[in-house]
Amino acid sequence: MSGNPPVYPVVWKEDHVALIDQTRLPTEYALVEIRRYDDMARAIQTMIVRGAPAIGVAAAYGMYLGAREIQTEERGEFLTHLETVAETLRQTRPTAVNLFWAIARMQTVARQTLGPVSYLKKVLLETAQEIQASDLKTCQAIGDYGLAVLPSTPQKLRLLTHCNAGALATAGYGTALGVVRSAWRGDRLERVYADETRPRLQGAKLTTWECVQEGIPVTAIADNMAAHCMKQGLIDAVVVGADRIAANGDTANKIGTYNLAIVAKAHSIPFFVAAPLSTIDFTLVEGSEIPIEIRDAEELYQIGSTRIYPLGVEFYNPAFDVTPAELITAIITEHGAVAPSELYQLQTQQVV
Ligand SMILES: CSC[C@@H](O)[C@@H](O)C(=O)COP(=O)(O)O
Repeated sequence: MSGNPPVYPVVWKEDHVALIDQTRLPTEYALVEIRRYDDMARAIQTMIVRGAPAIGVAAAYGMYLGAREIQTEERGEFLTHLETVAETLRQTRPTAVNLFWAIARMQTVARQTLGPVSYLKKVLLETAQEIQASDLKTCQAIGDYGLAVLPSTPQKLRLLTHCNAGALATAGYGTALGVVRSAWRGDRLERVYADETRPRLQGAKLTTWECVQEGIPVTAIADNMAAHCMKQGLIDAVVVGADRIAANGDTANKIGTYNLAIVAKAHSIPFFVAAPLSTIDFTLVEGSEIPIEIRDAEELYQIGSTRIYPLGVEFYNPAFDVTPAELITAIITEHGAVAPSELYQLQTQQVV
């Protein structure tokens, strides 16, 4: 294992939030200071911070920063202004439900806490910190449950992952990459294969960076190489994260996840989704109800500052797709791994 310190994408620093700028990795490791809620909203929208649980943590701090900016001692007026903050943060990214979950939790705490506005603000900061601390523990539990459910042979596994569901995408440790980490630390990992993940290349830029930080052997492949690698017998299991899971287990995750699930099924390779309960949206019956973010075409036609397409082409850039539950072997949560059809049993465990 390498001696690099753990990666925390969101850090509270006395009076501001420090974010690792994920748009600049791996070429540059830079921190961005966030002091105002509208800057936090921009950081989420522009993907300085990204990944469903990390977005939730960032939004929770965004709510506190917004609360801190409200200049009134009158409780009703404070709550009205806080709703404006919440709405601004809600408008940033539509698919990852952790964003809405964290904002709702902060609003509930604000509404239910008695006392002066100054005290409400203090409790909101503590709640954001609690959401963050609990996500870290959650990811470690997901990693451990994931390790227990991975195929028992071969002893050293080759795991394929998509996008970045690592420490950078959570409070730390990661969900899918948390399972990879636990397998590595438990001596059950030969290597991880990282899909590049077009168009934003989170696999290429972020997953490989995290693996190199920890000394985890990593092989990068372009997205269209997964079926070939499976056919060659190079992959023992697929582990991915999630942005929103419907009650029936249909799972929205980074665009390309659905392709991967289909090719895994075609090769009889187990396909695991690793996610905290905060990523499950029990209000949605099935995946067709999950809103899919459509992002700027520039992400597709430009690499860095270079346009790779001729002028005159039209683009379609959905950021997520939905993998049907029947293609998923198990969903690994902090309360254990369950078949998608058993997901409903975890409903009572969810903190709302
Ligand atoms: C633990 S993160 C799970 C998902 O959020 C992750 O797989 C993913 O799709 C991230 O998408 P992104 O668009 O980079 O925010």
